[in-house]
Amino acid sequence: MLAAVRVLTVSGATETAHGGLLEICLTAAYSPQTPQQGQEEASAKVPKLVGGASILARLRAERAKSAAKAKSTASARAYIVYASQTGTANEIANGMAAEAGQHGVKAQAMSCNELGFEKLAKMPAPTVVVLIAASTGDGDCPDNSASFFAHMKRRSLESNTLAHVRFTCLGLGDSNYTRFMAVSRAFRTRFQDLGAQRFYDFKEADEVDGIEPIVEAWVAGLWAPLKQTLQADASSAVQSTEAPAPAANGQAQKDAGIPALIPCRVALQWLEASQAARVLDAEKSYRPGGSEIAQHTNGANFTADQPFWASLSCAQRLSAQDSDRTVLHLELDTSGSGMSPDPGDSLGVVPQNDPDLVAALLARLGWDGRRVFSVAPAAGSGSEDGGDTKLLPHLHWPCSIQHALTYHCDIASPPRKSLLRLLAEQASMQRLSVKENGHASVQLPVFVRSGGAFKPPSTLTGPWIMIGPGTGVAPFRGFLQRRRKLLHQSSAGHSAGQAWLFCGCRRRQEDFLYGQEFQRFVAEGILSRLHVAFSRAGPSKVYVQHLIREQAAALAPLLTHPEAHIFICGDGTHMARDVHAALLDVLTGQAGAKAAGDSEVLSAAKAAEHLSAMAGQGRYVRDIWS
Ligand SMILES: Cc1cc2nc3c(=O)[nH]c(=O)nc-3n(C[C@H](O)[C@H](O)[C@H](O)COP(=O)(O)O)c2cc1C
Repeated sequence: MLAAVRVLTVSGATETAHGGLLEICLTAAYSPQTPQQGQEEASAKVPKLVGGASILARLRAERAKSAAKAKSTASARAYIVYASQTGTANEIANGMAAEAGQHGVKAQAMSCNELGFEKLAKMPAPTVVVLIAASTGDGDCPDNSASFFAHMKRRSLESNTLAHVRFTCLGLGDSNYTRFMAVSRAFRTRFQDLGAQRFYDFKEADEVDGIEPIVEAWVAGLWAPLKQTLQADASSAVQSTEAPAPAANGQAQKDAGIPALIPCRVALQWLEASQAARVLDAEKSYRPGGSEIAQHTNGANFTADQPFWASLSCAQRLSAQDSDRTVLHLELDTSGSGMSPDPGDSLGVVPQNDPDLVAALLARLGWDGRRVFSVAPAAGSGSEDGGDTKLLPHLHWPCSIQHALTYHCDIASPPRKSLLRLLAEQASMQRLSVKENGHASVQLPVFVRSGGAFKPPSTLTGPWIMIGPGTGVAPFRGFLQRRRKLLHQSSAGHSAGQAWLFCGCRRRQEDFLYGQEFQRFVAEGILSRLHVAFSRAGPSKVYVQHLIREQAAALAPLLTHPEAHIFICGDGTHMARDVHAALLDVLTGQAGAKAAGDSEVLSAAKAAEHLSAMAGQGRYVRDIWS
């Protein structure tokens, strides 16, 4: 199964002052990749099974054996349910579902939306759920679980709605984000509030520490309590007389490192000609024309599933022609959409795959892209009683293969382990050939994502400290446009707090994004200070955190101002952490010259407390990505 197409978000929506034109700054973040040549599979005629092929054959035989055995044993199953935006939680869940059989457990992986909250609420006791939940945006729930999440949070639910549920939860997150683990924690709390009981320890895996060892240890410890919990349902228990799990025998040890195969849970059903023709017809109008767009008058209606098709009215390269970096400034015409994003909101762009890439994939697989399919539970998958579960909802089936591959599948990312495993199983005689290409479109399907607390303060009294190296600077154009407006409206410019911008690029001539515009803000008095770290202009690297430390004396009193706001936008892998450390150094007097005058120097503990209190009050906000 191919994953859902990733949704890109780009920062930098401006005040949209100019009649439905939305400006965004876009880095070349979505570039289909060509697999390493060595990854392409060798072709036909394999006379004797050797190496990997023999291992696969053995695994297949074992799978057939355990499938036969499973028929005669238990039927209770665990739901391994994921909330995943970029595929990590999904991949972990798939891997677990694939491995479950080896531990004598029947399990099915699906997204929260596929499971459905209402369906879960009606399941018999005990229903066993293993939840793997990532956070996205600013502590937001991933798209594939948003409707489940919204249902779960309804206040009208009785406190015993999930009393029949036994569950555990693995949270995925990144402690660089202000709302660390917001989604998994919300799931945990709400499940328990609704009566669900924990059967195994909760765990949180932080990207900053590296999630793999934590996830692996948690999964390894899960099987015994999971099996025990499933057995608690005497009527459909897994037999305790079952043979030892293959994982425990010598053969399995030899195969260690080969991921288990994800059980097939869906079957495609081909539509007959007249029904297929209707679907193909409908797909022609997938991009709505003017009349359909006019029906939407409220920008909030547009989502990743139903985006607004905005036309591109301007595309301009911001980085120098000879730079190996491509940074584009795009302006989109959103007239008629009713969208009115605020500075700090981001724009979701639903990418579509390059038609040539889709055609190449279809040709390689020998598929007719015009064949139309719907999706049903696979026989023996245990989902036949799926009820109102909508399998693979991201495909919007019934649809043609061509449509699914163009709009709803990610066919350009490097394949994940589970997909390679599936390909090894199913397509060992096929050669996948893809070609590297950027995709070009006239129109872009877009929708607005709220920036949450990442938005300009509504007042001017406190200082605004904005830190945005690289393309992280983009939203601060919007912030400063808003500030200009506030200053004009308030006519109290003289009492406004200061506004500082720290940004960074390689060299002035190469990638000083919106440099002239920011200098104009300074000239107009809208921006009090502009500090630019040119990382490659001198003999040693200079980054924003260095400039923050350099400016410690003047910055410290601003940071401790009771109405100060600090905004950070950009790289979450290193920058956000390094900037945080620099801010602590400023507050503790460890950086640069001692703070002037009456500015208080804080102890390390007080400085950390100060920043965390600011974060809690929405005055230290980060919009970062890794
Ligand atoms: C755009 C973006 C926003 C994120 N927001 C948060 C967040 O608010 N809180 C958090 O703890 N982690 C956040 N993360 C980290 C992810 O939860 C983490 O990388 C997780 O492993 C992703 O899992 P997934 O691939 O299943 O979506 C964010 C990651 C990205 C890329």
